[in-house]
Amino acid sequence: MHYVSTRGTAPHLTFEEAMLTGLARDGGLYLPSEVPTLTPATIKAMAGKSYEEIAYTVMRPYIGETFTDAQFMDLITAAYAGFGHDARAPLVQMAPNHFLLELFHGPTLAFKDFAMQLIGQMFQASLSRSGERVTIVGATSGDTGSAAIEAFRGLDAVDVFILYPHGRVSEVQRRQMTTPTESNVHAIAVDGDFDTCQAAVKDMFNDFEFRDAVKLAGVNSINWGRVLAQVVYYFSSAVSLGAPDRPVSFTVPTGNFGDIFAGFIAKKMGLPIEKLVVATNQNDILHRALETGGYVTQGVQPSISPSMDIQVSSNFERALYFAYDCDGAAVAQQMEQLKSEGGFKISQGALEGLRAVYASGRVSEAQTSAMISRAFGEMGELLCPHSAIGVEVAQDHLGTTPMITLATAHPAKFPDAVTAASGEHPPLPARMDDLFDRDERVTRVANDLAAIQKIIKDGISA
Ligand SMILES: Cc1ncc(COP(=O)(O)O)c(C=O)c1O
Ligand SMILES: N[C@@H](CCOP(=O)(O)O)C(=O)O
Repeated sequence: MHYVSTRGTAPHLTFEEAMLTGLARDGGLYLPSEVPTLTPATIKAMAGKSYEEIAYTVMRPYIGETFTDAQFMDLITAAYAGFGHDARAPLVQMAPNHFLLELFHGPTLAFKDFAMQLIGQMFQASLSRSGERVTIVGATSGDTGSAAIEAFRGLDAVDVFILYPHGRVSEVQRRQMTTPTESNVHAIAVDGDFDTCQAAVKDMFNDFEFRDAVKLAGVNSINWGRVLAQVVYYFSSAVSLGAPDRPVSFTVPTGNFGDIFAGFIAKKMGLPIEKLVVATNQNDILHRALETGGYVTQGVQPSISPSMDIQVSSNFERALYFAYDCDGAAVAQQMEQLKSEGGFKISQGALEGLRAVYASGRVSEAQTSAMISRAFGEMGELLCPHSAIGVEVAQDHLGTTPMITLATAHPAKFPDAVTAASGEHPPLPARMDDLFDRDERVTRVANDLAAIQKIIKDGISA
């Protein structure tokens, strides 16, 4: 297996190269040249296995020669050892046919830990073998940044710079990024929104002189390794509800489309998924695109679910690649139009392909708060605002097929919104008790690419 760009013209890479590369040199995102399938018997045999064993079965076909079987299993074991729940991703029943997949038991309390902890292990193993150093630059609306800083802090071969929108992440998220003391991790507050930060990261990848000079790597979901690790919990949860004999559906709070795209890969691998439901907040470009066929940016509106305050949704490009039958030129043309005109029209054929897989819904701020309140009042389940959006949208798609809604973050990451809606203050785990007492270290910068690049060049360890 090799890895190809969604825009069709970048060099083909191995898994290790794709993992360390981030964005393809033609501006596209890497994908495996083919998606391996697992037989129903292999999927059935996952029942009763540990999360780590399922992770190995799901991901091994993608890794190639990068790690031996034993090395890869060791990396997986180390990645999930620090999770606060034996099941790693436990399922909680909310209603007869509706389940919540709790993805917030990792070290930074969001689903990002599932991939980032493993990527941290894989980067470390790969770089210590080659003796190389890389500079990771990431954009975050709050959770990717804290997960990346946690996974890479203190590692010798990596410097990490995380761009976040100043004033637009929760205080817990900000402190998770600004309080680690290790000198190889750096939080940068940019005057702008998440799209501004993500565009700056992509511009840095497309500036080949800078990219090669700093040995740029990415750990946003542009990195295939991120998506791959997220495929695992679709399998673990579906199997625990009877897959492959019983199909399931998923509702996924969505922003950059990485998490739900991992569900699409699980489906392509043979997991019987009936529907993948995209749940958005008021930044609803994905819902509008699926409803109308027009993918049109409108500017980011701040919300009480700040991690999903995204308009230019990176991984939608990967979904389009499959919807256009792996035609990189067609994807490149649409992405060019997005850049020059702020939007594009999805062809009728591609739109029908997307609608066969994905449904969608949008949730207002008032509905989000009401769902937090209702879930707490009726079920005793304290939801973060992102998870509440998932649960709200899922209500419109419940039927005879079991629905699994992804709970993507712990409510304690968003205490203001959760307390205002439910009257209940969600406490942080004891290990984070002193988060609000620690000193913060952050560099504030204008939305100016050259200024950001200078901060990065000056901050790289000697
Ligand atoms: C808590 C939370 N929920 C949902 C999302 C959306 O996930 P994705 O960007 O993979 O669509 C994010 C950020 O990405 C998040 O941090
Ligand atoms: N919501 C994310 C945004 C970045 O998404 P990614 O999955 O591409 O890293 C965040 O919390 O940072």
